[in-house]
Amino acid sequence: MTELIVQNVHKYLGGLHILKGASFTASRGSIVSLLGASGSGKTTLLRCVAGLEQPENGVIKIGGKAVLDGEKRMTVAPENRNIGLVFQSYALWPHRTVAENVAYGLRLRGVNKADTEKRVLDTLGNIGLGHLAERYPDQLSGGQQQRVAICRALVYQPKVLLMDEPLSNLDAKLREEARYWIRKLVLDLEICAVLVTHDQAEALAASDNILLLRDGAVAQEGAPQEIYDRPKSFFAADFLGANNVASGRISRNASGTRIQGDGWSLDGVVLGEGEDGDGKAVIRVEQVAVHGQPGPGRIEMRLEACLFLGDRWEYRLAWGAFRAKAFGTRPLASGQVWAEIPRQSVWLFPEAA
Ligand SMILES: Nc1ncnc2c1ncn2[C@@H]1O[C@H](COP(=O)(O)OP(=O)(O)OP(=O)(O)O)[C@@H](O)[C@H]1O
Repeated sequence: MTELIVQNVHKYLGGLHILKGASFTASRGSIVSLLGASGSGKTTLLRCVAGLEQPENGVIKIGGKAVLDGEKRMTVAPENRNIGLVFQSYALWPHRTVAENVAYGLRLRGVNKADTEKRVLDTLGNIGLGHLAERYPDQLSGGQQQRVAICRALVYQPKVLLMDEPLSNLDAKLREEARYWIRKLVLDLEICAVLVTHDQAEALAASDNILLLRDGAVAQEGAPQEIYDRPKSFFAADFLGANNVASGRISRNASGTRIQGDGWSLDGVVLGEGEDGDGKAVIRVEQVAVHGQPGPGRIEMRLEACLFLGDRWEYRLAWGAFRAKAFGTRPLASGQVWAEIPRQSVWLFPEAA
């Protein structure tokens, strides 16, 4: 069931057109990530959904009810939108216990003591924090504090949980764990969540749908695998994944399409729009396989360096002016090697005419 509908939202700030017609929907039991570089408008879009910013244009509906209608100049206050908000800074009250922190908003809303206690304990239990209810924030780890912040948002039983970079204060290991449990929580509780992140790994791992924002507009929307495997533009291809990017001349003939640079050429598939001529190739690093011997479809390249990354080796390859990275499981001596780069993995983007 669709809980959140955002249609054609425009927002101006300081005289600048910050959001340029953003639209998306989110269903119960799913996570939508707003992904993009710094300044792309992720937080502004989330704040518009929360009611903390008033868009000049657009429609936002939560649980089937309009909370914003730009044309009718209708807007519903944040506290009446049925949302839970989690910010990057957990903003816990230091002198209140975990239970008191979670209960605070319910008290403000006049929920009686018995109901508050039950809801707080249920929510803490759901999130695995029941045993920490009487602790103070400074007696908790960063990961636990972040869970309390999420608990505080969930205690209102919101239809939509809005999270702005909720994992960015955690170290890398905790972040990976948090991605997993936030996803599990949203699925278990069957709520709808919107996650702002600039971290592509987080968006790919945690979400059902990704909205890739660029300069206040949606560059591409889709399931993580779809957006990763079938980018529609050079921007989307380059933003996600670890990539080899090369500039050259794209030409089409009867047998297919090819990109050519100084001393190198590769067959590929055109994903972008435009004419033959100057363009770019994007090749995901994991699509390049390096061998010690020649073979069908292999290209002779020069291995310039081999770096140990712990769980794998990184090879630095050269072919004329073409430079590429590849990964492998063993060290290789510098010199002649043979690379396999499947044609369907060489994505070609002609420069827009
Ligand atoms: N109050 C404001 N007045 C003017 N411009 C603003 C205001 N708030 C944000 N902006 C601008 O709007 C653009 C989008 O900001 P926003 O915070 O939504 O981006 P973001 O994608 O969330 O970035 P980050 O990842 O750095 O938080 C930026 O260029 C920012 O400078």
